[in-house]
Amino acid sequence: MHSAAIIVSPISNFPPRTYLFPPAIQNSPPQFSAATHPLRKMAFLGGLASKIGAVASGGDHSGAGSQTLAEYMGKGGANVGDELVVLFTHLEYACKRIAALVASPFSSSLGKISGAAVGGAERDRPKPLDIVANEIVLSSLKNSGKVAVMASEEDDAPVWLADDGPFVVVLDPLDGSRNIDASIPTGTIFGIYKKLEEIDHLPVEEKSLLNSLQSGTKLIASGYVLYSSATLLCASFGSGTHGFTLDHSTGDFILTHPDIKIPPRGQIYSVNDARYFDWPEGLRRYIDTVRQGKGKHPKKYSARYICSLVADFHRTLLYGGIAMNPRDHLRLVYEANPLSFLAEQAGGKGSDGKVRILSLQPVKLHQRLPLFLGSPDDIEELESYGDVQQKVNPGYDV
Ligand SMILES: O=P(O)(O)OC[C@H]1O[C@](O)(COP(=O)(O)O)[C@@H](O)[C@@H]1O
Repeated sequence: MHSAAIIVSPISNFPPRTYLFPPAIQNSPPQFSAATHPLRKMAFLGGLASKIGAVASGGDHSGAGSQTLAEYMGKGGANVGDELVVLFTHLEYACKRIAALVASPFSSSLGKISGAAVGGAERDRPKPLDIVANEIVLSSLKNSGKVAVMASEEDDAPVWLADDGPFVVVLDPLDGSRNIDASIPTGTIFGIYKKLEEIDHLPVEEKSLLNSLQSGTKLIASGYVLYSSATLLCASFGSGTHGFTLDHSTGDFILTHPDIKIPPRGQIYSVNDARYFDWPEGLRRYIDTVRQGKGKHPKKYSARYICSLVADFHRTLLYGGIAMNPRDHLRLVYEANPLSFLAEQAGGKGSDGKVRILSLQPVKLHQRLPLFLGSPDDIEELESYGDVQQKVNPGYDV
């Protein structure tokens, strides 16, 4: 959390113009023939990549590999309404800028906390990269004219943007940025609500807060953008969860993973298990059991943990199993609700270890909680162990 007004010095190193495409390709020299022109090659590869993605995702692929996100949202597709299309166009643009930023030579230095040694709560302090990402999204959402309030993990309080904006956006602009030095994937997470018209008469501070504290059951859309070997935007508008891969040759997000269905059961658990000795007995027993293949699924589970929520969640959505953080660390409003909405829309579950995440009424903007996301059978089995929430949360150095 920080005040959005603090812009620290390394940002001045950030180039004023963010290139979406490599400069060499933007100004491609004339000696290339039509057949060997880099743009043509990239377009071909982009199309190929979309098709490969579509094949890899399994399931019904009608439209996969050719439909853009804008087309999907439009009248010939999900028909989500013009106002939401405008909002999304601006959000997409912001995420493309963040994608370019995290892939740039500046990301490593912007990813470092300046000043004192890192440790404990210090570890969670925002880095310049988080702050720039936050500013990028804020400016895009403001320009959209469609957002009344934006509540960001990086800000102490929600920001009121436009009286006539029909939507409320909650988000974590850049999750996992502590990994950026090692070029490990990062992500943006967002949730969208309708503005509560009935409280329009309240003072700005009050209505900003109440609009942002809506229950997850009121989400009209949510999504994440994964910045990895591919930049992938996964979204749900309340009718399934769909993945769109950024085609760098055109700048479009292309539908590559239509109607993602999480496997009912996986064989992977994802958790920071260096915390094993801080876990309650139930969670230890659960992990010990599935590791040995002695749970309801008679196979030994494997572990995968990137320590980057969007990446760990994305893998879980595709392969099944559980992605978890059993301590009070992740935020209900910005992370748990939007990702639980996506999990449920894909046939999965989001739980705090006891109850459905979406059933929780947020009481504080930056409320933290244990989070378990994944395959329905795995989540149910985990919950049956009862005691899975890590209550000891000493603050960790790394
Ligand atoms: O230290 P832990 O408990 O493994 O937490 C790691 C998690 O924290 C995060 O880095 C998010 O932390 P922040 O919200 O403080 O950035 C996730 O990406 C990751 O899943």
